[in-house]
Amino acid sequence: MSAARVLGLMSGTSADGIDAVLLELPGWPALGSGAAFPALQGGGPRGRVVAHTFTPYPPDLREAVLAAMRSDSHTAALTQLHWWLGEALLAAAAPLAASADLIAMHGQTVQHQPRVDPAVGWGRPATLQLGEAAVVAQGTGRPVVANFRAADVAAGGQGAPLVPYADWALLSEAGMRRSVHNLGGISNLTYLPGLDPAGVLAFDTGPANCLMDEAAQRAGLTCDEGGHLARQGTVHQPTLEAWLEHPEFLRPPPKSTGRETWRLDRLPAPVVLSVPDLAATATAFTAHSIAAAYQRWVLPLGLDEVVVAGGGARNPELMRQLAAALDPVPLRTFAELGWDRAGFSDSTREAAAFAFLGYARAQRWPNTLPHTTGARSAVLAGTLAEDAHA
Ligand SMILES: Nc1ncnc2c1ncn2[C@@H]1O[C@H](COP(=O)(O)OP(=O)(O)OP(=O)(O)O)[C@@H](O)[C@H]1O
Ligand SMILES: CC(=O)N[C@H]1[C@@H]2OC[C@@H](O2)[C@@H](O)[C@@H]1O[C@H](C)C(=O)O
Repeated sequence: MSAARVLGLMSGTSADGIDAVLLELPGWPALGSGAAFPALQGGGPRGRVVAHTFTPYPPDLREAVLAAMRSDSHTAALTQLHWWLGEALLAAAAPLAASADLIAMHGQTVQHQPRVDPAVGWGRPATLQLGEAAVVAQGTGRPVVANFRAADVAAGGQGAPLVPYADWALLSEAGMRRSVHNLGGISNLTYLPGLDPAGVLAFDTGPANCLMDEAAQRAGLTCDEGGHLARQGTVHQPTLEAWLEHPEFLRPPPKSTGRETWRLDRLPAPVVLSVPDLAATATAFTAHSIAAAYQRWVLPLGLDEVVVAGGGARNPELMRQLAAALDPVPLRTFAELGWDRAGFSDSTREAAAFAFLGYARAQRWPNTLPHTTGARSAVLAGTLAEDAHA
């Protein structure tokens, strides 16, 4: 029996487009075999990314997603967006779907409201990922797993982060205390203290690129490419200190957060800053808040290294500040660990993780770590959409 091949589709909070990866799982039980989750041994990656594409959202689709994130959409527009994203996901999946046994799609998060907060109108924990799975199932003829976060929220969890289950299954290593850190729109980490899933700690630390992106947008740019804007500016210390007082940082894990929380208009603004100074302050804030999360929650457990993924790993200024703030714990890239030889890179890791979550769901293995999401128990995350012939 050849190894399972799963197509993972990920569109993150930066809302820039869709990563599609084909994950091959040699050594894992065949799909539908009814086998139990096998005992893990050695180190990862326990899978191979054999193809990767990135399909940017066209500008009008991206603007519609950002409007939904800002709560600027009415229901007619949201309905259109749900099906429009389904078509975009199908277009991203189509070239690789014929080689896949199964498709796993995250969809596009437009709102993430992980806890009760009457001040912002959150009466209950809730989260919403858009993109109609039936469009992808009908268009490709492949079974599709989607809507991954709902079962965990219904079980009392935050529905996030979910990638840590896949990080543990694919990347954990016996005898190595490692953190896999994602710098996307939001910053999140998975602490893997060896092979024991009970020891995994995972949470969102706060903003990664989202505030830097907002600063860059004020200069007409999509992001602070290479950290150039931040290097031209000066950190405004009173603003930095005010931002670091945010109550979110003191909340203990399990915790998740979203772009709704990390917006410049929701942070104190003691003075009006120039764009370069704003970029410099946002970059320093990101690095300091991440380092503080490590100091509070991770370093006491013992940490050998941090491996960085996500678009922020391509911002040398952020990486320089982060390395300095985490010193003496070394900051490494996927390439430095040789993980790129299995196709794991900062741009494939999350789509590969959702491919594995979909594979585990299809195997009917509970595929969440409830101590990382706050749920009462592990759940079967993801619902299955199939076409009549699948
Ligand atoms: N060369 C670069 N220089 C600076 N920043 C970059 C560069 N390349 C990417 N980025 C940043 O990375 C962001 C995209 O990162 P990524 O694709 O990992 O986010 P995401 O997956 O959408 O978010 P999340 O993981 O929070 O869901 C961009 O918005 C940009 O800010
Ligand atoms: C609700 C949602 O989409 N959350 C994302 C987001 O992006 C990073 C962080 O916030 C994390 O909680 C999560 O993503 C990853 C993929 C996760 O669930 O593990």
